[in-house]
Amino acid sequence: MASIINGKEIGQQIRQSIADRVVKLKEQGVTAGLAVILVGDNPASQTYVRNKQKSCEAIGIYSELIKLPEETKEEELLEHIKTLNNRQDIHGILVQLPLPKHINEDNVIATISPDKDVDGFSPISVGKMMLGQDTFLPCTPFGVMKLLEFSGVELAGKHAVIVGRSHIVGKPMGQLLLQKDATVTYTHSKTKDLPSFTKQADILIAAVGRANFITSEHVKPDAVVIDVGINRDENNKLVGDVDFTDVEPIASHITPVPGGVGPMTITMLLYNTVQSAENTLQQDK
Ligand SMILES: Nc1nc(=O)c2c([nH]1)NC[C@@H]1CN(c3ccc(C(=O)N[C@@H](CCC(=O)O)C(=O)O)cc3)C=[N+]21
Repeated sequence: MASIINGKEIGQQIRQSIADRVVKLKEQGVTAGLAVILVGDNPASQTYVRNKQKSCEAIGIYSELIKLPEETKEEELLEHIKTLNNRQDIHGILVQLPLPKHINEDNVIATISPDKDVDGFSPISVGKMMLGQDTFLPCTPFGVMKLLEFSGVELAGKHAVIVGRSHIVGKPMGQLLLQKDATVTYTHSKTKDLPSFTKQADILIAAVGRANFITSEHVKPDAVVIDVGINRDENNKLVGDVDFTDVEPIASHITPVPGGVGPMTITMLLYNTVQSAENTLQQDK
């Protein structure tokens, strides 16, 4: 029987301390502000964006939604970002991904000022993260690190195996674990005999994007299993990359979906936004 890592509860605790920082900022005349740009009307994106706005409101962060039509030209999107880069009342800028196919995501992300890149996706942010410098960390891997910390999971000398190598989850996840002295193995869709690797994991990070892909056959007894997946099953139910019912009995710790990593992603977005607002006060000194 695994201990269930409750991301909703841990996220709530962290949000409480973020809310305290929002109050302190207000006392100094600063209202932390986040701008979210949504291009097109992908229903999943609309749900995420609504959740982000509600979460901002709940802790006193100003949030502004910029909704642009699907056919928006890349240049026009870049102009919106440049305007936001220059606005004093906006401390964080998030461009909801994925973008329509005619827009180059790399150009868009590179246009966001690194000072406001609360997603931690820009080349500057990624480079600083790789070098262990102070920067905004990408919200999902950052949230996973907080879950591990709050759950008392030790990382030094442990073998962390990551399944998936996306720019926004897998790759940075490995870096952050490495910085905490874990031994890190990356696996991906071209990996041969995946279970031979995942079976060695003390900490297994599933970020593949395939429903119930990781089963007990992939998992060493007493491993810590972190499920970053968000998929819909055949009944349109939200499920992770891990077959929870199968894996839970043999794991030492496991995150559920929903209620695991997802709420932490939004929590760390709020965290980064407040950090960005605090940074502006430092610069004024
Ligand atoms: N620029 C950008 N930054 C992102 O951070 C970003 C993005 N684009 N595009 C889409 C993905 C997805 N994402 C999620 C955040 C929270 C939940 C979340 O809170 N999930 C809840 C369940 C929500 C539900 O029930 O639908 C949970 O797991 O408990 C899920 C998914 C952020 N993303």
